[in-house]
Amino acid sequence: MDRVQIAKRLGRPLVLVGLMGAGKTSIGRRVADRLGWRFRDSDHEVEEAAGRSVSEIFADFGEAAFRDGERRVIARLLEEPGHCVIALGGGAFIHDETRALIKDKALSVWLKADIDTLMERVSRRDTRPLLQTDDPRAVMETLLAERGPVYAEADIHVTSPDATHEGAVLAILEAMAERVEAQG
Ligand SMILES: Nc1ncnc2c1ncn2[C@@H]1O[C@H](COP(=O)(O)OP(=O)(O)OP(=O)(O)O)[C@@H](O)[C@H]1O
Ligand SMILES: O=C(O)C1=C[C@@H](O)[C@@H](O)[C@H](O)C1
Ligand SMILES: [Mg+2]
Repeated sequence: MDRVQIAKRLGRPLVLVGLMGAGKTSIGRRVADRLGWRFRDSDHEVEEAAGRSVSEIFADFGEAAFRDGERRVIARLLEEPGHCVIALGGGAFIHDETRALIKDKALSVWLKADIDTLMERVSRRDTRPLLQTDDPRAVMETLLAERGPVYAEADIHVTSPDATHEGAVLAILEAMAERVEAQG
């Protein structure tokens, strides 16, 4: 049986965590395609529920309101029946309740990349309200220092290389297959 067929027997949702630009959305979608699983993105689901973009939610209601919506949306996504890959917003795994829920119900993957790579990726779009400052790099460095130890609680750590999404996709599928084999 090939590695994808084995990975599909995981029996839990796969949840991607990590900083802005790590590739949670783009790699998560590709992993879901490969598995034939549903893909959900928590930022997108919060936007759908609010009828506003993430930037508008931050501007109109503040970050705390966004975090509250994010927590509720992720709890709902984890309850959806059927196989699923869920890409989280960059801050979602930092919430204690959300992280506890993910540890209980899902397999979590920390997508890692170095700061230069992240900055190059996030500079392509201005849709991330936390980075609308004079020094977005300093913000990212602070977030990495603060959040790194928490992201490290994820079950699997995968480096998301600069050149291609494919390396990260294959690394995730392989780690899933190894989990299934370890479960016996
Ligand atoms: N491994 C990779 N190789 C090349 N490009 C990548 C890789 N990972 C992500 N990218 C690109 O970087 C940009 C940001 O990626 P993406 O939106 O998936 O990140 P994210 O982790 O979902 O960020 P956010 O937390 O802000 O939602 C996209 O243009 C994506 O195509
Ligand atoms: O890292 C963060 O805190 C964020 C990341 C994005 O995915 C969005 O969820 C929002 O811009 C906040
Ligand atoms: Mg995303």
